Amino acid sequence: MKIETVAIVGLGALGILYGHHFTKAIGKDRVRIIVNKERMARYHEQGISFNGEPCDFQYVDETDASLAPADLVILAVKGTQLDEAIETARNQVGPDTTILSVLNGISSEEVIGAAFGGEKVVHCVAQGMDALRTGNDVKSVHIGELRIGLDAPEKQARLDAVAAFFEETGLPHVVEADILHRMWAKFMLNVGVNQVLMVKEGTFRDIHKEGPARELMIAAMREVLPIAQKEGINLTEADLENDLAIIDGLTPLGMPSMRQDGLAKRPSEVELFSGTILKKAKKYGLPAPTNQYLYDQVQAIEAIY
Ligand SMILES: NC(=O)C1=CN([C@@H]2O[C@H](COP(=O)(O)OP(=O)(O)OC[C@H]3O[C@@H](n4cnc5c(N)ncnc54)[C@H](OP(=O)(O)O)[C@@H]3O)[C@@H](O)[C@H]2O)C=CC1
Ligand SMILES: CC(C)(CO)C(=O)C(=O)O
Repeated sequence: MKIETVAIVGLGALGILYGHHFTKAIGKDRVRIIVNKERMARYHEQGISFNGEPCDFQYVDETDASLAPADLVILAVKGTQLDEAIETARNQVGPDTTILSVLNGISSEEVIGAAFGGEKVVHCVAQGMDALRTGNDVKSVHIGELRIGLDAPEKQARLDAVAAFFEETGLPHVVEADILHRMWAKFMLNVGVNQVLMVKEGTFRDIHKEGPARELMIAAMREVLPIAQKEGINLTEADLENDLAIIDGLTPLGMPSMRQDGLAKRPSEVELFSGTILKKAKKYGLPAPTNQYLYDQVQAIEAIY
């Protein structure tokens, strides 16, 4: 199950970061960027760069069925683009292909599993990076790390193969003993940071200092805890404190992906965050007024794009 070829769908902040990293590590023949014809033409014409360095990518047309499936597919699109990205990936996925999703939130693995088979999906969380995308250039000082792990023991060989590929390519990663707990902890962080900074139109500095924005963020995060417990995930105040320590380490003038969407007037991932919280809160009869407020605020912002 050795991973020789990787295919990436989604050439944004994270896709460029990983595509560039892998291409430099193992050469472009083993790294495919899967695109439609319009994107291929646009990327060739405009060029893509990482920290100002031009990227030399191998683009593969999504309709090209002549290549053998990739050993590893990485989905790196926004939540709003996942259904389309699954179709883009289709020719790259065979029975032995392993799939990773670097999407935020707790739902993309299930959606991908429904499309391709849950046995192919190794759970993954992207964290610690400070990728800032402006057009086709991504600036990043910290590459962060991919946290990977198993939701079912029978996928061990796939997990081992992904970890070995990351070793080969020098990509920082951690194999988690409890990946679902890790995903919920990151989800809680995004529910607070991403939504509040989109609504408050700020940078990480604005949630570092004590005040209404930080309080709003913590209130939104705290609403995740009882929902996680209902879902069988033992997320506690200690996890919230741990998230706050991570948040306090984020580069003050950086901003989350959702705020970058707001600035670029792109549809945000609000459904992955408060959208998910509100559905689950309703299911369990739990209150979530702060997430309702943030959801409404984001809807109002997006209504006037
Ligand atoms: N940015 C960050 O620092 C972090 C982001 N994340 C999460 O990672 C995920 C990706 O985020 P990010 O990289 O910021 O997203 P971006 O919006 O920067 O990039 C998404 C890219 O996917 C491309 N795309 C969309 N649909 C397709 C398709 N069908 N085929 C090929 N390409 C496609 C888009 O292309 P085009 O522009 O041409 O439409 C766009 O360039 C999100 O869920 C985000 O929350 C997680 C941790 C950190
Ligand atoms: C952790 C954080 C807030 C920054 O990397 C993120 O996940 C995002 O921007 O979506």
